[in-house]
Order: sequence, then C-alpha cells, then structure tokens
Amino acid sequence: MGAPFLYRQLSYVALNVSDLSASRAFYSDLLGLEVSGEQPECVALRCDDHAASLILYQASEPGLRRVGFQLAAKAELNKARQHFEGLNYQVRDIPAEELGFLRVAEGFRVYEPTTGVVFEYFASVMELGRPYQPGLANIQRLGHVVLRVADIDACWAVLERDFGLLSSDFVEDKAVWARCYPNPLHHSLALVKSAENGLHHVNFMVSEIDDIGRTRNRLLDEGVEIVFGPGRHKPSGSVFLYFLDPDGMTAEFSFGMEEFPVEGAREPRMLENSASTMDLWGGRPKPEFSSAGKIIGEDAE
Ligand SMILES: CC(C)c1ccc(C(=O)O)c(O)c1O
Ligand SMILES: [Fe+2]
Repeated sequence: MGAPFLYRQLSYVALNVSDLSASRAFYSDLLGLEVSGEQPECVALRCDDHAASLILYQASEPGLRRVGFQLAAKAELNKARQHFEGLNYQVRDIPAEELGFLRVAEGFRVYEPTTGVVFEYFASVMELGRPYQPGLANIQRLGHVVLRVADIDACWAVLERDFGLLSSDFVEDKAVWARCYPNPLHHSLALVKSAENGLHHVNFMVSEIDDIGRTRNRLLDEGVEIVFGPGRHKPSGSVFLYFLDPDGMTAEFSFGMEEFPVEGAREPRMLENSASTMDLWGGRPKPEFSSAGKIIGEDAE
C-alpha cells in the first residue's frame, strides 16, 4: 500500500522542563541553538532557518510534550486529516492562539494511542529572514526523536499503519528506526523497548565530525554529564555523543547519517541485538542514559 500522506520533515520537538531559564541557557549558551521566540512560560529555539526546532515549556515535570511534523504540501495536510478522521482518531486543530508562536499557518494534533505522544501536523511553517548561524557547534538541523516504549510491537504497528512511517532497520523485540517518507534521513523517529513509555532522547545533527569531539570537551569543562559516546551507531552509520540536559533528559549530537532514495530504497535490515549494534566502537552507556522524561499525555497539556 502507498503512503497515506507525504511528509517533509520532523520540524520540532516540544519538551516540558522544570526550570525554563536553566534549560534555555543549556540549549542556547552551551549547545548553540538560537532563541527564536519567547513567551513567559515557553521558549522557542532554532538550529535551522525555520522558526522552531525545539520548544521548551515550563512545567512541574520534565518530559516530551509534542512532536511537530511538516508535511510536503497543503494537499498532504488535508489528506492526512481525512486519513486520521477516517480511522476515527480524535483530530484537534492547533488552537488559534498557538499558531502565532509556532509560526505555522494551520494544522492539527492527534494522539498516538499506545504511548499518548501528541503528533502535530502542518504544511506551512515560517522561514525566518535571517539565516540560522551556527555558533558553538555546527548544528545542521534537528535530527530525530526516540521514544521508550513498553509495547514496541503495538506501537510500531500503529506508527506504520496509521502514521505512515517506514522502517529503515530494526532489532527484533528491541528497536525500530523509522523514516518519514519521502524524507531521505535514515530515521526521524525511533522506538526502543523499555519497561515503561517515555522520552528516550532528542537528536541534533552536526555537519563536522570535529563538532562531536569539541562538544564532548566543552561539555565536560562545563560539568555536563556525558552518558554515551563518542561512538558510531551501526544502523545509520552516524558518529554520536549523548549527554544530559538540566532535567536529566538525554540529548544527542550526531554526525553523518545514511540517506534513502525516494524510489528503490533498500529493505529494512534485521540487526543483531548486541551492544555493538548500538556502538561499533565498543562503548557502553551509563545507567542515566535515556532514563528521564515522561510522555505528557492529553490531560497534562
Ligand atoms: C542507542 C540509540 C537507540 C540509537 C541507536 C542507533 C542510532 C543511529 O543509528 O543513528 C541512533 O541515533 C540512536 O539514538
Ligand atoms: Fe539517536
């Protein structure tokens, strides 16, 4: 069956944070994202020419609030809406009072039923006049978001069937890396089997391998905890570094990623469930790796 609607890209990730000014400082002053919008209870930051790559909301508990996907065209947004309505999903318009801050023309939100993650869809999002200027690190773009999921088979069945994601690789009963067709990136979203649902990590892609090493040293100097890496992932081939944000949520910088053609893409590979699939260089994550961040469900927003 063909794709139910066409994606463009993972546009932004929204996190709840327990201390907005500490997280704002971490993502802007330490990582190099640029503050692109601010309200009393939330801050938008960007790492490309669009208005927001990461949105931070002051809240009592840290966690994943929402993921925002840009679709390929307005016609695809209409198609997606009809698709979800046809499947009896509750489709909610983005509230009018939020459109200005998000700088999107229109869109809607749906809940992924197995995890409660809010998916937001829009087609038209504002590009800012002044290009994003990488500062501390050459961040290219928001890369991907990964979820911890208790029932990985059920979650993947829904994401593939209803949300139109394609698998690029998987480890049976352990992980799925998924792309949003026809975006070429190996994955924009991934699932890792865990005891309970939650945020696993948010990834930012850098354009120079030196940014991985330099970031490691800069973050160590600033007392930030590195929890895994530097290393190289087998699935996408990227070189990675994971570290903790002020709430203990995990962020990743990565360099390089396999890209898929629109037509004639290779089949998803079934990869071995082994430490070297996650790090070909033989590293091991610390226990704090991907341990913080709940999924903020419908009632909490
Ligand atoms: C360890 C995590 C789940 C992981 C594994 C592989 C890749 C990749 O191939 O790019 C990741 O980005 C990950 O975050
Ligand atoms: Fe990742």
